[in-house]
Amino acid sequence: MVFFFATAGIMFQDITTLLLDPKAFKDTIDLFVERYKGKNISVVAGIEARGFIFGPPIALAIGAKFVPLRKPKKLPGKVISQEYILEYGRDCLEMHVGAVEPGERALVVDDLIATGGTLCAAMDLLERVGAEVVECACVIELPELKGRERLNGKPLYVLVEYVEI
Ligand SMILES: O=P(O)(O)OC[C@H]1O[C@H](OP(=O)(O)OP(=O)(O)O)[C@H](O)[C@@H]1O
Ligand SMILES: Nc1ncnc2[nH]cnc12
Repeated sequence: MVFFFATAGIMFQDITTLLLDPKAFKDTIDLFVERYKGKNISVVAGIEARGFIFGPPIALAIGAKFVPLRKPKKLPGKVISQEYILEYGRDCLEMHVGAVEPGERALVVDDLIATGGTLCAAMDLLERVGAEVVECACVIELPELKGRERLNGKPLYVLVEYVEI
């Protein structure tokens, strides 16, 4: 399911091979939908770029809106921003002001958690506007990078834990 290639000394875990197999892709989405349907989640926040692959089908299936958390200067409207550090540098996520209302229950979706910096930034954006983050969901976790420990106790659900052997 996972294909690897190196970029600047990092073994990159790539999910595009999963997308080539419609049954595996559908099974992946269905596992998330089973877990989150009926949980009163009104927002699925997907992280650019690969959270945009998994987030929208989950949102549609559970009857939630989809809110894209984008890299800087991509969203056309007024945004709030959150910078973060990841395995190979710094980055920033932005969210449209008004896309999420105070009190909404949100699920954060991405393809992978490594150091956890990206998910922390996503949760910060949602919590800054008064949303409750119910859980973070990823296809892959790299447990050796201990990202889960950075999530301040927020639940994280993953389908695959990848450990290098
Ligand atoms: O847990 P972390 O250490 O924060 O890393 C995880 C993030 O890294 C990857 O995206 P990347 O930042 O490479 O950006 P891209 O989706 O634009 O390729 C991945 O898709 C996650 O979003
Ligand atoms: N090793 C890795 N593979 C894929 N995405 C990542 N983001 C941070 N580290 C990564």
